[in-house]
Amino acid sequence: MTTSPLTRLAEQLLEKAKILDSYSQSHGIEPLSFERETLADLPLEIENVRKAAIDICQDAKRLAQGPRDLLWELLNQSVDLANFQFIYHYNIPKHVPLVGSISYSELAALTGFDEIFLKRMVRVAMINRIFLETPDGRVAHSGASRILHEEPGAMDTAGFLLEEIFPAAPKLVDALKKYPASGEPNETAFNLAFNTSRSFYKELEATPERSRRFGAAMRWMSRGGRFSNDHIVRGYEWAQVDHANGLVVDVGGGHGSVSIALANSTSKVKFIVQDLPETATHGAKLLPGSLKERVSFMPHDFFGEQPVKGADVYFYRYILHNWSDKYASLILKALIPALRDGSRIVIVECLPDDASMTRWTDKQSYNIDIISMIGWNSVERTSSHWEMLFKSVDSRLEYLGTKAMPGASVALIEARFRSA
Ligand SMILES: C[S@@+](CC[C@H](N)C(=O)[O-])C[C@H]1O[C@@H](n2cnc3c(N)ncnc32)[C@H](O)[C@@H]1O
Repeated sequence: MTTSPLTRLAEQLLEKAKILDSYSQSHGIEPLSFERETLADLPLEIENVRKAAIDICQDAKRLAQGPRDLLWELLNQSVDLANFQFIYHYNIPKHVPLVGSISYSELAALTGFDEIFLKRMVRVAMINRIFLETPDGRVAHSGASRILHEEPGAMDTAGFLLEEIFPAAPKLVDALKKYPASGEPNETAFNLAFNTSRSFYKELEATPERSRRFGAAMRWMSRGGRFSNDHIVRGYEWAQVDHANGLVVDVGGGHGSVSIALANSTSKVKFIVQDLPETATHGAKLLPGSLKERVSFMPHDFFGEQPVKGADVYFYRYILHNWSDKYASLILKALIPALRDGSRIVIVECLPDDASMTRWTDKQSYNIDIISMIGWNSVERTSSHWEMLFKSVDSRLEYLGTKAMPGASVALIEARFRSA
C-alpha cells in the first residue's frame, strides 16, 4: 500500500515531536502541555523544529478536515474573535486564580454575568485552550489564559487587535467600494468602523488610553519570540556606530523599546526617539533613569523635515508599512535634507516573499499585510517593492537590500545616502 499524504505528515510530525521531547528532557523542561508555557525562547535550531512541527500539524489538520470542514472552520472564525473580545473586555483571566480553580458560579458572580451565559462563553474559549476545565468541572488557567492574567502587555495587545482591528475588518469590502484603490490613511475600513475622518494614529492620539494601549502592545510584541528586539540587536552591525559621536534617530519609535534594547547592548552611541507628542511624552516617562544620558525623546511629525541632521542611522521599525507608497515617499523625502554622505536608513518590517508560499508559520507577514490594508490602506512590501520605493524617492539613495534575521518574523531593509 502506498503511504498517504496524511500518514507521511504524521510520520514527519513524530520525528519532530521526538526532537522536541528530547530537548525538553535534556534541559529538565516539562514536556509541552496546555497547562503552562514550557518551550519558549528556544535556540534557533530547536525553534525551527517547532515551526516545522506547526506547519506539519496545520497541513495534517487541513487534510483530515477535507475541503468542507476546512471551509466551515474558516467561516466560523468570527465566533472565536467575538468570544476572545468578550474575554478581553471583561478581563475574565484576572478573575481566575493563578493557583487552583474557580467555579462557574463564583466566576459569574465576580464578573456580573448570569452563570449559564458565562459558561457558554468560557467553554468556547476553553475549546481554543484559553482556560481549562478541571475534572470536577471548575475553571482553571491554561498556559494562554495565564499569560493574559500575568502580563498586562498581552492584554493590551489583545485589546489593540480585538477592539481596534477586529471591528474594522468587516468594513473592508465597504471601504473598497466607497474608496476604490485608495492609498489615503483616512479612507480605510478603520475609518468606516469608527466613523471618524482621522487617520488611525491621529484617532488614537485623541484618546490617551487607546494611545497608551497601542504603545504597550508594541512593547509587549517586542519582548520575545519572533518579534523580539533581540533579533535587531544581533541582526545589524551596531558596533560600527557605537562611538562617542554615534547617533541613531528612531523615527516613530513609540515608547522607545528598540532604542532601549540597543542602548542596553552598546555603550556610547546615543538615541533620539521621535514620535507624536502624546506617545513621546509617555515614552519619556517610562524611560529607565540609567539610560537618560543616552536615550532621549523628541516630539516630531515625520512628514515634517527631519530636524536631527547628519545622524549615522535613521531607523524605522513598523513605520512605512502603515503608509501607502504616496505617503511612504513623503516620509522618506522629509528625511533627505538631514542626510549626510554615508547616513543609513535602516528599516524593520515583515517581508512577504516575492514568490508565493503557503507555510503557515510564515503567514504572519501576510496577516500584517491585510491588517495594514484594514487600518491604513497600506502594504507590507516585498524586496522588489522596497527597491522601487527607494528609487522613486531620490536617486542618491543607494538600496543595499534586505537581510533576514534568523528566527524573526521581520527583516532588515537598508539604504545608504550618497551625496554625489
Ligand atoms: C506601529 S508603531 C511602531 C512604533 C515603534 N517604531 C516600534 O517599533 O515599537 C507606529 C508609530 O508611528 C507613530 N506615528 C504615527 N504617525 C506619526 C507621525 N506623523 N509622526 C511621528 N510618529 C508617528 C505612532 O505614534 C506609533 O508609535
